[in-house]
Amino acid sequence: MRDSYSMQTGCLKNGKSESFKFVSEKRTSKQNPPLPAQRQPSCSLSVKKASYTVSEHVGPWWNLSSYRKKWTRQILNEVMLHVDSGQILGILGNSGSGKTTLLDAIAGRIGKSGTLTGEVFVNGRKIKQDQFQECFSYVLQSDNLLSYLTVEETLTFTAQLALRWHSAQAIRKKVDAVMAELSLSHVAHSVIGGRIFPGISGGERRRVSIASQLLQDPKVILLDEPTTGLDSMTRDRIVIVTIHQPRSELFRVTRQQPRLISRSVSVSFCPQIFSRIAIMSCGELVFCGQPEEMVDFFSICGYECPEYCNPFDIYVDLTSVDTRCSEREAATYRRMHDITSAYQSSAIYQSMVDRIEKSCQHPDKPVIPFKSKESPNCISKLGVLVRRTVRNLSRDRMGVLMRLSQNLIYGLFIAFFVINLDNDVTKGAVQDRIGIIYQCVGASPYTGMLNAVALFPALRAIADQESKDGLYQKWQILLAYIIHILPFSIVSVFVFTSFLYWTVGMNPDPWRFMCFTAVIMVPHITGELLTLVLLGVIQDPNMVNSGVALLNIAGIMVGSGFLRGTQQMPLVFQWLSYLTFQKYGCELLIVTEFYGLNFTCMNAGFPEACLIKDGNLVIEQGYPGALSRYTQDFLLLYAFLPALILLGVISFKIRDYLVRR
Ligand SMILES: Nc1ncnc2c1ncn2[C@@H]1O[C@H](COP(=O)(O)OP(=O)(O)OP(=O)(O)O)[C@@H](O)[C@H]1O
Repeated sequence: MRDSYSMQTGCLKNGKSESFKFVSEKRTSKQNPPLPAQRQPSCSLSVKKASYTVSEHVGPWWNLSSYRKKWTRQILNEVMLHVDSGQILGILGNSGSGKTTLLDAIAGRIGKSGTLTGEVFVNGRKIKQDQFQECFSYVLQSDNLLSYLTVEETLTFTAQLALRWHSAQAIRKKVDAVMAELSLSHVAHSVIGGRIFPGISGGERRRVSIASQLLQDPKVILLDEPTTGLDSMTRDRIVIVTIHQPRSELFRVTRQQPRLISRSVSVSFCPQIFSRIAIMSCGELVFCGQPEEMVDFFSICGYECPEYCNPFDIYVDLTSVDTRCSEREAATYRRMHDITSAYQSSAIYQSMVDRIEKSCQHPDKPVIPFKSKESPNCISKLGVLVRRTVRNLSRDRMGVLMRLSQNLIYGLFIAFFVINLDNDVTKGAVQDRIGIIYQCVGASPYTGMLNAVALFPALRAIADQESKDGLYQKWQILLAYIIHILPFSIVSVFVFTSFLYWTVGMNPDPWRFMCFTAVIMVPHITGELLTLVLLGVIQDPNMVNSGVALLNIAGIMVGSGFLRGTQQMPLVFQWLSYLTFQKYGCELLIVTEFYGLNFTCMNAGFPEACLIKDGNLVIEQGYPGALSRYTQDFLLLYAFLPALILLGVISFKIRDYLVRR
């Protein structure tokens, strides 16, 4: 017989049971029959002396003397852990105690801003840097899911990215099974939802994130604050969970599946939910052991859990440091330190250290169990990513409408200003045409930029996570995004030029219209590609917005030749102009519109204006030699597209080093 603890629910007046008391009970063989011969756990995870420190500037950047000084902050302090498969470890602690950082350290996803020491072992074998993502599944605190996909579609696309050898039927079966396991079948055809339109509930979203990980059959799964879905974790896994709010929520889960130990209405101390509890405070592991051991340990330390209290609240509060005033801070820090010292001198700690040593020195378990590693090849993955992105966008009516119409709306503005082009030089024949070309080349990159800033960051967040899960590489989602925007960009620019070109009465040659459209296509797509390149290395979309706008302004100033003739610019700007797409775009449009155009001059009051007799003169004076460079300019203009795609790939490769989580 062995002591165990159950918690009796204390009924409040309104009939709700909200408080708990411990009842020490004898577990008899009749109440709880012995388990059949205990199976050896198939997998074990050990964390050995994990420490993480960061350096922080003492003062703000504008105070140079204090800014230069740095102090070191210990976020994790020599954390030791051991968990076997079949166990769920719940990590409790107040906000900022280091729970998420510990999960990051275990998952090998900790930021490079600090120094991490210590080792992680699976089955007694040290995990190498490139093995983390193959071994662990990590469900982050925030859910990164595509808003317009249904639950079933989300999981099916994930399964297609992860599993190659499975047929469509097998994937469907697997997705159905995972949805059933996580009680998602009833919302299979509901969309995920987002900030501006409703979808499934927050708990269901969390379960979709968990389900996406379970599709890969991980042996070790780390969950940062799951609200639901824990009870469905299967036995043969190691599950580590952080609980930020260990309040009655946790017990509600338990109450649904009570394990009655006595005849009183009781809720067991949930071994079926958490077989291990770890309590963290200020980066220290204050306690780690079985729930029953926790009660004994704190009692021995002199902290009995009062009746009708949530024990997790009590123990977390006991071990937290209260920073509201210096006296309280010193007293609570001392108490936390005393409890930690007591834990590190206890038999519970010693037995865990022994288990870590034993498993690392004599690894008796099979090799490191990796996740299902049946990834499809690069092209198939790209196909899945394109299909997923298109499916998501196709349900976003506003997104599609915005993409297709924003250029046209802009065209309406221009047409409103220049309703009818005249051939009389004194009535703006040259100036209006140059104005239209300036607007078309100068403004179309902005519409591309707006699209990328509005639509891509959500995809980028998903790529950051899924690439860490080993599903694909970040640059592949970039390519998928580019492939899926191309038809929209082509249609949108075609609609814009068809309207503008014929409404204002530009050169009525259909071949020239096609050239005009083909030229405008490049600044529009370039604006979007340039934004994507910067989004790879700059996290903040607002900064990217400003960056692209400034680059575009600089490009039009240096390259267009409209503000200052290229020949009159200093040599350095002349050279720089070759790096701008605006140079080639403007030259091409000037030739397309002005070549062979004859002007009239009805107003004799402007004799100088009447010297410009035809368009060829405009070309020769402003862009000497542009006529002979027509094909070359086209090739150079279109070369910006593959060059920017390549830059984008490089930028997203760099992102791998910048983003760790
Ligand atoms: N790279 C870093 N640089 C500076 N401080 C950091 C860094 N990473 C974590 N911290 C700090 O370490 C502490 C622990 O953070 P962590 O996110 O692990 O806490 P937590 O216990 O998960 O908190 P919560 O429950 O609020 O999510 C926090 O005070 C956080 O600001």
